Amino acid sequence: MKNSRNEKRSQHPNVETQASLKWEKGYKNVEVFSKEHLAVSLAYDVAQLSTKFTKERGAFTVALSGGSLIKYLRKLVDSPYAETIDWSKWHVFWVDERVVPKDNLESNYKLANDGFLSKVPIPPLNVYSIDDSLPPDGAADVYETTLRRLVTSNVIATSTNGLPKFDLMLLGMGPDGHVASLFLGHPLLNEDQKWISFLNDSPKQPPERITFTFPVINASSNVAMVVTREFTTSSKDGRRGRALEQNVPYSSDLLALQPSIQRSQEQTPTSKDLLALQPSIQRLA
Ligand SMILES: O=C1O[C@H](COP(=O)(O)O)[C@@H](O)[C@H](O)[C@H]1O
Repeated sequence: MKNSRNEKRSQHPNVETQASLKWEKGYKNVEVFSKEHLAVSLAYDVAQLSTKFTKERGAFTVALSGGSLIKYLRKLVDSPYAETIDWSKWHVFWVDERVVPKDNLESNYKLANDGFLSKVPIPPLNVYSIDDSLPPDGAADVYETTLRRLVTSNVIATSTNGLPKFDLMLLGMGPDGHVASLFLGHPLLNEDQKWISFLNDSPKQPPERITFTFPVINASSNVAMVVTREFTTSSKDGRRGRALEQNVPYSSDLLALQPSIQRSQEQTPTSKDLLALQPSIQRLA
């Protein structure tokens, strides 16, 4: 699947083969792109998965991050994808959300809505934003209840161990290595019971958030980590600074990590794999 996908990609006029260099060197899960090619390639992969799951399941469940990811979805709202994707089958979730009103500039919903969702015809009922009238613990509980309902009705698939199995998760990575709202050194990294948890002490503002837990992230069919930044040691935040010291910083143009977009069921990554991604970026730099 990996090879045929690359062949198809290389036929795309805008996609260079720069990425395959790293694959040949053995970094199977990491592809490196220029900024333009990242958006092109991401749109291609997402559209492929949308077609596959829509055909197989009659639905395509996508969990979005906030942050810089959203601008790299920009090619999806253009031709040909705007017309060819069956948007009516999309169901959109958030891997993490800041507990702020939906019209607040810090809201991941607002970011995605302004930059992506408002430009494609996804049915509003298929967009599962948090209840922003609730405090973090209540918002997390209600979101988990929603997921359980959608698993029962088979809108979201189920993994063999009963976890929700999203068709695609699009993850970013913050400068301190956090994914979703799972921060290095935070006790939530060990949460293995809840599907959705909350925190009131996010090292990154705003402090109140809800987040998918690692078991749910790791249960998904496909995970694309879209990492587009430099990581630095300069931080006034003690915890973040310590985490960064342990993960020696690197500098790189732009990286797209796709740890499992081509993986098979047998190669399901674990939480450790996800956390191990940051050092693997360093090796590439
Ligand atoms: O706070 C958050 O940050 C991360 C990373 O964002 P980025 O701007 O550094 O790419 C994001 O993935 C997460 O969803 C968001 O809540």
